[in-house]
Amino acid sequence: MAQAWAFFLLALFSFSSYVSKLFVCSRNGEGSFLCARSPQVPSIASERYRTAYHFQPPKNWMNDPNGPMYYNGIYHSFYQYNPHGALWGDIVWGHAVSTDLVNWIILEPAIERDTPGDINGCWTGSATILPGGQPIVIYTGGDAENHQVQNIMLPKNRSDPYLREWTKAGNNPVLQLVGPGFNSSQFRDPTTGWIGPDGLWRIAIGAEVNGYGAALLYKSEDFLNWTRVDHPLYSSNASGMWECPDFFAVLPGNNGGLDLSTVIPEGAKHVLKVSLDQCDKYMIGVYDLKRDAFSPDTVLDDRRLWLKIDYGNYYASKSFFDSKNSRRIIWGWTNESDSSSDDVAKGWAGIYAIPRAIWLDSDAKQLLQWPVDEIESLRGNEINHQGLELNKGDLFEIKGIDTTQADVEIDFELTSTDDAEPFDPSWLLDAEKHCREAGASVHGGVGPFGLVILASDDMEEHTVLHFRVYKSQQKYMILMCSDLRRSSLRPELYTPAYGGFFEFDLEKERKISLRTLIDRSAVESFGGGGRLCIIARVYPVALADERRTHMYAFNNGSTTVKVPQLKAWSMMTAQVNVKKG
Ligand SMILES: OC[C@H]1O[C@@](CO)(OC[C@@]2(OC[C@@]3(O[C@H]4O[C@H](CO)[C@@H](O)[C@H](O)[C@H]4O)O[C@H](CO)[C@@H](O)[C@@H]3O)O[C@H](CO)[C@@H](O)[C@@H]2O)[C@@H](O)[C@@H]1O
Repeated sequence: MAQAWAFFLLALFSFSSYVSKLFVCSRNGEGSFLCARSPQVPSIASERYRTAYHFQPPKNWMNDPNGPMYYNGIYHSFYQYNPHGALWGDIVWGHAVSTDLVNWIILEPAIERDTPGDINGCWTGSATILPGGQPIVIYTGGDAENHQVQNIMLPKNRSDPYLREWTKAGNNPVLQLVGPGFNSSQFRDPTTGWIGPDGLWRIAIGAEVNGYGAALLYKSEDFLNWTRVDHPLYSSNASGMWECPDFFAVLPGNNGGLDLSTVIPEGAKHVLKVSLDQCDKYMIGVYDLKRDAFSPDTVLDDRRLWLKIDYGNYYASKSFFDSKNSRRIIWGWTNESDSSSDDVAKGWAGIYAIPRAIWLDSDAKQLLQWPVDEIESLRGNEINHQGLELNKGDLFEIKGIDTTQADVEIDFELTSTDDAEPFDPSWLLDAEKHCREAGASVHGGVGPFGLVILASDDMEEHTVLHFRVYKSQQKYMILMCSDLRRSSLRPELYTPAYGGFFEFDLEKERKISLRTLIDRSAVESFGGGGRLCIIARVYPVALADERRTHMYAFNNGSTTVKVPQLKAWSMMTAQVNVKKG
């Protein structure tokens, strides 16, 4: 049963972030801190930080996912890749293929920087499958004058199952940006194409127009010759440059995906996702076919209120329609949270989040996401607990699995919401601040409760995923945090307390679920059945030292929380990250 280790835990939790990570601290009997300089930490260049089932190339730098597609029985993942080192630069399109989205074969890069239109870099782009099954890719090139232009590439041999070789179109670059108000160094990342009722192809391209973010709209008959439409698909004066736009259709409450180029059913909504402010934000709205423009259902002038695909370290995501399983899958990039010199020492940087199925909730208010089912093929020795009860201050150790490579699913059931504190809408402007102020050591009415992971024997290092429940007029608002502030004793890491809020109908569903995929230096969590996702990077010294790490379920709120079901699995290593050369 749950053990009341609360005093021990809380003394460690209550270290505030001002205490340098170079110091190890403990509390004496009177409650004062005693700190001493921490012992030397081992080099970050440890194989133990390489992920076991989150995709990463064998070595070097990787950023945005590019042109994901399912073609002739094979999933293709292209990625922004530096073949020469672990920092951004010399970007080409890395290429990997898979039949299950879990195990990957790394191929030679699909495109290299060898034409005037991409000599400075083969940057982000998207794949479209034309009628008749012709795959075609449009991507941004950095040209010799440092303008951003758009280029086309096609597979050399469609009967090669892996589409290993690609050829560039003779009329590249197919698009350049000139004109008043435009900035040719802020014009990139074309979307997948879609056909309108007039039979013409459309794409959107990220841009900054007169200093504001825009998704410019282009039309073409043949996907090779493009004309700019005189208005953007959408633009907003709430932000600057939009990178990596993604545009797709979704049906409320239906987790089957839609192909944007087929007839979109009545009642469908459209989603415009853009990358800015180090995160991926989206709007749900309507794509008006007559005006050929997107209108968000709600226009929010303050971009801090825009919904995020993920509230952690996640950027440049791109989705595609998976015709094999009729679902939409989204891929996103997760950067390292260490320093550039750490990346050089490691010889690698960048991973992808687990590909996620993505769909719209039934009231069309927000997207839901869930790791693709295929990832469950890596689950090994299952442990299962039922009927746990966590009172205030309780910690329950989850044993019997590999705590550094695991998949954990917990349902938290509230025994009462009487003590839920009132919600203040201004918190929505900065949920991370709220996570810092209302950390796991701060008692609440309902919560914090959640999971402590990657905890060293003495708790000097630990990462906390937790919820808090607030009452807001007719509904409840749940705060979900992924608090990395004590995740490592290593210096010079970025260790924020990530967080976000989501609405929850606690009268209908009394359980709040938490699923967490732990993969050495990656921690990817899904709260409330995929309403809120947070991926983060952590580098505990204990992991590099090959010491044991612990995992606990806990509650630090006055309301007792039941855990009707807790399941966890060790995760096997996918065939993806074999280091070569
Ligand atoms: O790879 C190009 C594609 O990547 C995107 C979005 O990720 O644009 C990135 C961009 O800048 C690259 C650059 O710095 C910044 O981006 C890095 C990766 O996204 C971050 O890790 C870094 O912190 C940012 O500063 O990387 C260099 C070193 O950090 C720096 O010189 C670059 O500015 O690439 C574009 C070309 O340089 C630039 O306009 C973007 O900001 C996507 O939009 C591109 O297609």
